[in-house]
Amino acid sequence: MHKKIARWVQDKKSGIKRAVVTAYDYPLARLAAEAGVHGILVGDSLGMVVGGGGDTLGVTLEQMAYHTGMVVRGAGDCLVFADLPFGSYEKGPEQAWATAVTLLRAGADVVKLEGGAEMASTVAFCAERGINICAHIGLTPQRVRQWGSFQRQGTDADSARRLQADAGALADAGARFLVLEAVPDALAANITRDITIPTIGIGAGPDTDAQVLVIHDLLGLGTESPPFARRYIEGGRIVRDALAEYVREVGNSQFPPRRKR
Ligand SMILES: Nc1nc(=O)c2c([nH]1)NC[C@@H]1CN(c3ccc(C(=O)N[C@@H](CCC(=O)O)C(=O)O)cc3)CN21
Ligand SMILES: CC(C)C(=O)C(=O)O
Ligand SMILES: [Mg+2]
Repeated sequence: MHKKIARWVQDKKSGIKRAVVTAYDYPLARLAAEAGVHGILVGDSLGMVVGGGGDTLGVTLEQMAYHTGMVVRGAGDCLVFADLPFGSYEKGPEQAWATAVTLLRAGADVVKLEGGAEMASTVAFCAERGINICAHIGLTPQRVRQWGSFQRQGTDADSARRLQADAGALADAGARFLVLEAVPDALAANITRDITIPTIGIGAGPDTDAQVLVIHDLLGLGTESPPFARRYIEGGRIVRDALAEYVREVGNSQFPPRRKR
């Protein structure tokens, strides 16, 4: 096993929490690595927080590969996860494998795909052929057209049981990690206890092995953030104030300074 992944498993056993952020380019990946973040996810949330789209469905494999390359160059010792985008893997194991290869060639350590037990054969196919897979269940944004909006999952007993079974099937198939998105805290805690692979939660409470946040939410750069996100700085205000000051200084000739020669 990859030394970095073995460390994640060891930390799960010891109860040491790990922090993941999304990033989509070199400068923010570098800052995350310098700050001691453990993992960076090149998420298909790219299409929303960078691209301004209303969902993630428009993101292409070429875009994911391009941004994965940028992130990898800044990621230092972070484990780099990259999302398989909508439409690039769902047909079956061979399509998923070819897509995963593209992102591994771009430098990703792990590729992430959305879906439950129905993806287990795809996970097994890729895992048996040398690809580290992170599965992703709960609120899987690539299925938003079936739901009509981003809705929490696993909130009734039936769907909670289904998610618990999905988690087991994906772990048994050889997934190395499991993202749990927007599910009840208790469900995420139960799944985290039941499986040996590290869980990475977002909107899933404090009891997953790791947390992931979209970096634009964390930095206060997002326009719309989910209810569970925490803004650690008001980045939008800081950036807007700086830009407004620049406009002012150009307007009154304070910038640039006059040079002698
Ligand atoms: N900026 C950003 N941050 C994210 O974390 C993120 C995205 N974008 N885009 C893709 C998905 C969508 N995400 C979401 C969005 C909303 C909820 C949510 O909990 N919504 C409310 C209202 C939705 C409803 O009507 O059910 C909820 O209480 O369920 C959860 C995750 C997480 N992801
Ligand atoms: C929110 C995380 C889990 C994600 O899939 C993304 O950023 O695309
Ligand atoms: Mg995603």
